[in-house]
Amino acid sequence: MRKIEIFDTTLRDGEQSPGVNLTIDEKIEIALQLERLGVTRMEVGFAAASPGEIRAIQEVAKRVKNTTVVSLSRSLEGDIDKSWEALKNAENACVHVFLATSPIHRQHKLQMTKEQVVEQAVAAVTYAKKYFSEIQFSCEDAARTEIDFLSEVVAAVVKAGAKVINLPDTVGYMTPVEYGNIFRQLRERVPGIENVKLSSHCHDDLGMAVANSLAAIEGGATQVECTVNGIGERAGNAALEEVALALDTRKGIYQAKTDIKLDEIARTSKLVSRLTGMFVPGNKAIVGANAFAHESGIHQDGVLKEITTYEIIRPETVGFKSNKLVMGKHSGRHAFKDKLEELGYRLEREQVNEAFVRFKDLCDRKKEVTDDDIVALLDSKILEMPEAFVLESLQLAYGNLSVPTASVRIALANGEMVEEAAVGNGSVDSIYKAIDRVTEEEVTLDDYKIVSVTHGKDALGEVYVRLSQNGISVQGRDVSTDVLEASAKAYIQAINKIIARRRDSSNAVEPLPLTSTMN
Ligand SMILES: CC(=O)SCCNC(=O)CCNC(=O)[C@H](O)C(C)(C)COP(=O)(O)OP(=O)(O)OC[C@H]1O[C@@H](n2cnc3c(N)ncnc32)[C@H](O)[C@@H]1OP(=O)(O)O
Ligand SMILES: CC(C)C(=O)C(=O)O
Repeated sequence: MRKIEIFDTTLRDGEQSPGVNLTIDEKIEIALQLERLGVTRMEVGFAAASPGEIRAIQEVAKRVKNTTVVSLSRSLEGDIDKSWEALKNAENACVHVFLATSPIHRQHKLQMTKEQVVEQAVAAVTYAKKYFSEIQFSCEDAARTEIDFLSEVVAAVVKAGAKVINLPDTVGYMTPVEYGNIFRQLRERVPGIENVKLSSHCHDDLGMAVANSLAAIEGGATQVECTVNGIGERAGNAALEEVALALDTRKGIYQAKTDIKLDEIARTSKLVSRLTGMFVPGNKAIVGANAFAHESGIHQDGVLKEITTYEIIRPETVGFKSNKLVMGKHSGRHAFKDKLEELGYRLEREQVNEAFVRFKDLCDRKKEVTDDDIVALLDSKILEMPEAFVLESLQLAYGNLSVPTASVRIALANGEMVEEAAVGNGSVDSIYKAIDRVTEEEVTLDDYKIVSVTHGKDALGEVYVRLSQNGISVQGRDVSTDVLEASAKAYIQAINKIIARRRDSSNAVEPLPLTSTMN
């Protein structure tokens, strides 16, 4: 079996999904889960993008021990210096240098000749050797590059010292046969290519990112770049979970395996979805809510008789757990702790006690508390920031013929209570106006999303908001059986984050340590 290395770029290309902007703590949380998942490399960001990005990479690099941490850099000395600043204390570091090679990019974007592209690529790899022993080079838009020129660039950067060559289908234009052939041709044409790793990076503009990644493996790639849930620029990247499961389920075809711990997939997917606000569609392969649901009579009859009639993967394989203990109002602390461990949380005693109080509070509002409810409760608690404002109470007067009016009572950090009321165009609008009066923060609401996390009349609703203020953009989220309460708390959480970010950037304060780790 060939070994295929998974290069995860959820925290870099995934974060390029419009509207996604992860805090340092959120990047750390995802990075630790990616390490548990078993990815070989994780690209945590683009160091030259901002000082905050450098700090995020540094903080991840401090904590991640068994996975190579990667920073992306243009073929510029300044970018490579910043990647080094971000990665110099990493246990295992890699710089990912890129330069576009296709005629469209050379002519219109870079305005460079072929000779200049080769020269700059070689200069960048040579410069990166000053700091890094592991250098990956990407020919951006490799898929639309003339094969002769692509071979020339690859030969030059391999000679200069690049250890991994990535050949992105930057705009998702390839068909599987075409993309696989690029790898075959380079293996035939470039001297010394057998000494480096070949890597794929596919975008999903035509819905072929996973098929193309698998074709690259057949063509000789031994590394696949991908993201959890397939998030990323435009239509996204190849979905990690789909690549991993295709290789596992069809081993006979691909004769290849990865180090991915398949039973960590469901949890990784949920975590990424929650922290990025990028919801997973119900019909999404492997991790969608319907991926293992059998709806119609003939199918149900089939699976009752023999599960393999309609199921090629068992949900447990990817970490969807069957409920063994029914959790509810009558559950005690032992059962709750046991459930937390089953769900993979390792919390201190005090944190278990605190979570238990929240769990009981939820039990008073919900007949049966599911695993998803518990994960949602914990994730929203774990990621809380220092709180400048805490919602104490919320009241709403609403009727279809009257103007909605909200009153809020909010605790300030010094313990003082402030009450305000406001009218608005709708319930949420009135709540947000009342909160604004208390916080006196001028923020713009860029996005508001609401989803049902669990099922039934008493399901939990999860609310995401994205707020911005003077170039700072943050997300807030909260989960409750009451969506208006969740809306208010998500909004206040985002305001608290803005305040923390503002303080963070003016004082360059160290990011808060996480209060817990998950298995
Ligand atoms: C295919 C991909 O996903 S590539 C990764 C995309 N990710 C990002 O862009 C990360 C976020 N980006 C940023 O924060 C900013 O773009 C920065 C800080 C990197 C650069 O900002 P600015 O200096 O203002 O430049 P801007 O983004 O407007 O333009 C890009 C410049 O880099 C040049 N460039 C693009 N790619 C490369 C490269 N690989 N190597 C060298 N130069 C490059 C462009 O030609 C352009 O140069 P010009 O200013 O001489 O015309
Ligand atoms: C920088 C490279 C790897 C990239 O993201 C792309 O080409 O899509």
